[in-house]
Amino acid sequence: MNEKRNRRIILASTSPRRQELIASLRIPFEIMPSEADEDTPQGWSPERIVESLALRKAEAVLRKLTDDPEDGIIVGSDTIVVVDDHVLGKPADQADAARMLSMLQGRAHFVYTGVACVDLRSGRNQVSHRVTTVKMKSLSNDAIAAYVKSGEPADKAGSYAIQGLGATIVEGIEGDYFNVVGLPLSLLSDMLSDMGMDVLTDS
Ligand SMILES: Cc1cn([C@H]2C[C@H](O)[C@@H](COP(=O)(O)OP(=O)(O)OP(=O)(O)O)O2)c(=O)[nH]c1=O
Repeated sequence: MNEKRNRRIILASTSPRRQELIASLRIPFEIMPSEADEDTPQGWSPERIVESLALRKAEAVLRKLTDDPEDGIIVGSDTIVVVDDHVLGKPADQADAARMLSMLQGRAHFVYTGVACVDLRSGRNQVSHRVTTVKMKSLSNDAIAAYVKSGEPADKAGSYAIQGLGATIVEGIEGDYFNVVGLPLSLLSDMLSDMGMDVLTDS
């Protein structure tokens, strides 16, 4: 029997979106929150931020699993929104969400998601990222206030969810949709394949 078939994915994430997305790969997976600190120094580039945080999340889980006898690949991920030189994470509160949406409305911005895969046995890792351009519609202050009131912006980078009501305020995207939702499945499947787990043939 092919040894690869016994490997599992351990998703280092509390994000329900990432959990749903990884389920579509039809490979056995477990969830293990990383509780990694998400602070980064001022001046880091967007790609450095998302790749470092993705790896930090995966390695935090690796440290918890040092005695786990099973094989597997730990997947960590991090998403930020970038407009001009501003890096937008998750909003602190509703006023912060409204502030972010005012910056994003009527123009294009970039969504960066970093992905890290760490082999549970060897600790070998791979880190990469994708960028998707999102054009948001022009929004009145009333529309922004109504969207914030829906509650959806909380816990979303940039204060919107393209997979939800936020779909109505997005004009279009260029690049991978799943990258915006928080896990670029096309990139992830290539990275898993490089680490010896082929999504199509091993599922
Ligand atoms: C832009 C955008 C972001 N998001 C979400 C994806 C991520 O969950 C979140 C960005 O926050 P992250 O800090 O990347 O992730 P998280 O704290 O939610 O989860 P964890 O670190 O445990 O993996 O924003 C959407 O769901 N839809 C969108 O359209």
